[in-house]
Amino acid sequence: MLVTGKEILQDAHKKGYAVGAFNVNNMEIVQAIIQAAEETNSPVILQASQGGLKYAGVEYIAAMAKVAAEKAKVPVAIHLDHGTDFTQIVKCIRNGFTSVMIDGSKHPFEENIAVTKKVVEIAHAAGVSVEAELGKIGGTEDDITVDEKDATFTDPDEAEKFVKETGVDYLAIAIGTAHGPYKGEPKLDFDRLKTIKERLNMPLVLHGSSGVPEESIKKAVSLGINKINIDTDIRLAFNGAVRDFVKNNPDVYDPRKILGPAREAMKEVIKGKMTIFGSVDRA
Ligand SMILES: O=C(COP(=O)(O)O)N(O)CCCCO
Ligand code: NA
Ligand SMILES: [Zn+2]
Repeated sequence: MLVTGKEILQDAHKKGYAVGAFNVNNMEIVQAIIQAAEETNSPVILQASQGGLKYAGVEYIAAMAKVAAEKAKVPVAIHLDHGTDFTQIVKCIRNGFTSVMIDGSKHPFEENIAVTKKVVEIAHAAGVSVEAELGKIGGTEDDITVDEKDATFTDPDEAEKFVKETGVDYLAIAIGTAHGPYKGEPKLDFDRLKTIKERLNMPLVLHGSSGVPEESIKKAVSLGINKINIDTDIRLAFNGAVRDFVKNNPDVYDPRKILGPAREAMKEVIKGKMTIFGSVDRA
């Protein structure tokens, strides 16, 4: 059933588990996520980045996600990932998204507060939950790039002020993850996470979670991460399955035969994530 992000993440925060937020760009990815959620009885967040909305069209993404959520036997929220453009955010709200991220992390602190407050006002008036970001998550993915040297960890004092002044429902924090694949092994600042959780006592979001070792993810969940963003690992599963199929079946040209195995492969990866996050049987 279609719910707000807050309904899903408040439960996760209270009970100490995390829910996967998986990026969608086409029908097969939406179906893989919902099948994984239903087979493991997990709540789940379908999310689209501005790049994904540009590729498919917000109406298509919203239509697929809404029908998926309404039919699903588990709670599903529909979330705009890394919203930076106010018009885009309002368009998603009008199209039935139940959660939006305003990513003001590239602005100075006070400006991030101002833009975030504006989105919270509009979204909450429409019954939509809001995620914001404080600190800069590194890495490159689609139109989001933050150089290593510019990546800044979230400051707990600033986080406390930010949340009090903006009223956001959940906060994306930077503690050492990065978008896209990692070159080495990411070292997460768990002490910082622990402090922020104690100070804020609200749902927290981890971006750039593909490629983070399982033990680190589990530790981050135990310390208070409740929404975990995954995109690259889904892309890798899709990519591997399609290339395998095409290589082994050079004469097959039916898109259903080429994309079907990719849907299956993505579903299995997503089920594995849900087990690590602790969202299994939480629906
Ligand atoms: O935090 C993430 C996912 O990071 P990762 O791909 O490392 O799992 N995202 O927000 C997805 C970014 C999509 C770019 O438009
Ligand atoms: Na990553
Ligand atoms: Zn992200």
